[in-house]
Amino acid sequence: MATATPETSVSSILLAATALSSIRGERTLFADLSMTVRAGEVWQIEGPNGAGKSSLLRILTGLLPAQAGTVHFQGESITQCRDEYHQSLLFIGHKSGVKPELTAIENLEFYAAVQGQPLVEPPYELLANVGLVGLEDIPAQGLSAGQQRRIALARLWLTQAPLWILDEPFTALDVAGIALLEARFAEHVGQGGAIILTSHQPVNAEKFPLQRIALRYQH
Ligand SMILES: Nc1ncnc2c1ncn2[C@@H]1O[C@H](COP(=O)(O)OP(=O)(O)OP(=O)(O)O)[C@@H](O)[C@H]1O
Repeated sequence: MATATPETSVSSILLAATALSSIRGERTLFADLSMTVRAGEVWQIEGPNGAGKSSLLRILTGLLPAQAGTVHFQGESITQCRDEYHQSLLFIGHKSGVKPELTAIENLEFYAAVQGQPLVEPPYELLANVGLVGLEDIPAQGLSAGQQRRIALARLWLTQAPLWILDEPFTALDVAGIALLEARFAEHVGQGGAIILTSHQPVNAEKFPLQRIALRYQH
């Protein structure tokens, strides 16, 4: 139903989804959906509430099976290279994944431990990247929704993964937070990474190439 492939890019293909279909309950969310994501690109999945954006992201991560179609990472089926794929992927879902009882610093240490990588940058500097100076040692449950989102997004400064899949990363962020994130996106794709995201807000495409796929709500 939605197919979009850039015609002229010669960059390497990171992710290729082919003829994906998803049915949840009685409803077909999408059918015959294909997309080819190359290094240096940002893809925005658009559509109204319930159209299937999060479902599509979860299929692309391998967390949700599709009814039909395939997803390949660097030429290999993600079902065949699951571990390698997940090491090359940063997925931040709709819920921020922030542990409420841990401080911002402890949350970062937790992320680093889960990724199996020590914190290379001092955690206070990482949190300064996301504007959390002075809030580093407060349990996350004492912070605002936007501040908690910033803790989750600090992972974008921690990770070495080339492919980022981000569900509504701009949610709860203020204008400065959005600008910060867009600058980080530009840096990542400028270094050969790629990003697939959902957003109900328009994404500022001045700093990076932006591809769009629109899902329609199907009854
Ligand atoms: N865990 C689930 N089990 C069964 N059906 C689900 C589940 N999650 C979502 N769905 C169904 O899939 C549809 C699409 O949900 P999805 O979260 O992918 O939409 P979305 O486009 O991301 O919506 P939003 O903009 O509100 O985040 C929903 O309307 C719902 O019917």
